[in-house]
Amino acid sequence: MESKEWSSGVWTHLTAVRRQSPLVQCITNLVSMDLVANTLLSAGASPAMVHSVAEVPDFTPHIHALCVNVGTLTPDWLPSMKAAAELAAQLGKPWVLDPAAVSCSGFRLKACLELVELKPSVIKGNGSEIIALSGSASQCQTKGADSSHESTEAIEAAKSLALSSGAVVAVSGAVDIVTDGKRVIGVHNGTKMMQRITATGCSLAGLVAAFLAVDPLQPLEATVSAMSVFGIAGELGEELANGPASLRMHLIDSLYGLDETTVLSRVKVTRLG
Ligand SMILES: Nc1ncnc2c1ncn2[C@@H]1O[C@H](COP(=O)(O)OP(=O)(O)OP(=O)(O)O)[C@@H](O)[C@H]1O
Ligand SMILES: Cc1ncsc1CCO
Ligand SMILES: [Mg+2]
Repeated sequence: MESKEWSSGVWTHLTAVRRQSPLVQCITNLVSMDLVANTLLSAGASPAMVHSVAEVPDFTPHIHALCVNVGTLTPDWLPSMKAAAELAAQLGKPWVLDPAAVSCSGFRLKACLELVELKPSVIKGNGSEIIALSGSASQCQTKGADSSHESTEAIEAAKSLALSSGAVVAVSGAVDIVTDGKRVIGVHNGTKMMQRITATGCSLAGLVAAFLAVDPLQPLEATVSAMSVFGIAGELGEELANGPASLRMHLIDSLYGLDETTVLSRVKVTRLG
């Protein structure tokens, strides 16, 4: 299946998000809250940054998907993440784990491994994060939020993490990789300057949650669609931008304005394995 076959699925997913406006609970890092929420709103979804453990029992049963991102993790946030993830999984609601900067401490790695046990539908990280989380730690040099690996270097780690966790694993980068452990799909949309805006990866994880909400039984296809849509918005945004700050604005505008012709002509998806 090549780009042409994927592109109608991408458009179908985006229109479903716009029509259904899924409620996405985001327990995300402090850096990313604004961009994650604005990305979801411009795609047509409804974000809610509800992160207190006291609110999980009342709120999480009403959501359509959850996104958990450990980018600014502290010990007092972990119980909310676990409680929301556990309840979402129990209620059959899709949830996404973004193991942001997972290798910066033993505390964070242990927390992420415990979250993986709670059955995320999708794990989305950059190359270094997926390599670290999969246990291929000897290959991993990064300590921060940015990747020191190409996404393609993480393909084997992503496949092994997908097989051991049961999640679809997505690796963002120049080529976004999506795998269920058997199929490996490459999404070739996006632009290098997106790396120069903090929290684009976190926003992508939030967008994946929204797309899962409208197609929970096809997590690989929904993830590919979200990654392609976000990449296309970045490409269109860059045509109007002078640098990262204006790209941030134009990316949001472009995501909001995406039309069928543009999506169908711009989706670049290939099977890599
Ligand atoms: N070299 C590149 N070429 C094209 N697109 C890219 C490139 N690098 C990253 N992207 C795109 O930028 C977005 C963010 O990916 P990235 O891997 O930088 O996330 P991240 O490291 O998790 O970011 P953050 O932690 O700041 O949220 C994705 O949509 C990805 O496709
Ligand atoms: C810069 C940064 N530090 C922790 S999380 C985050 C946002 C990108 O992941
Ligand atoms: Mg990230």
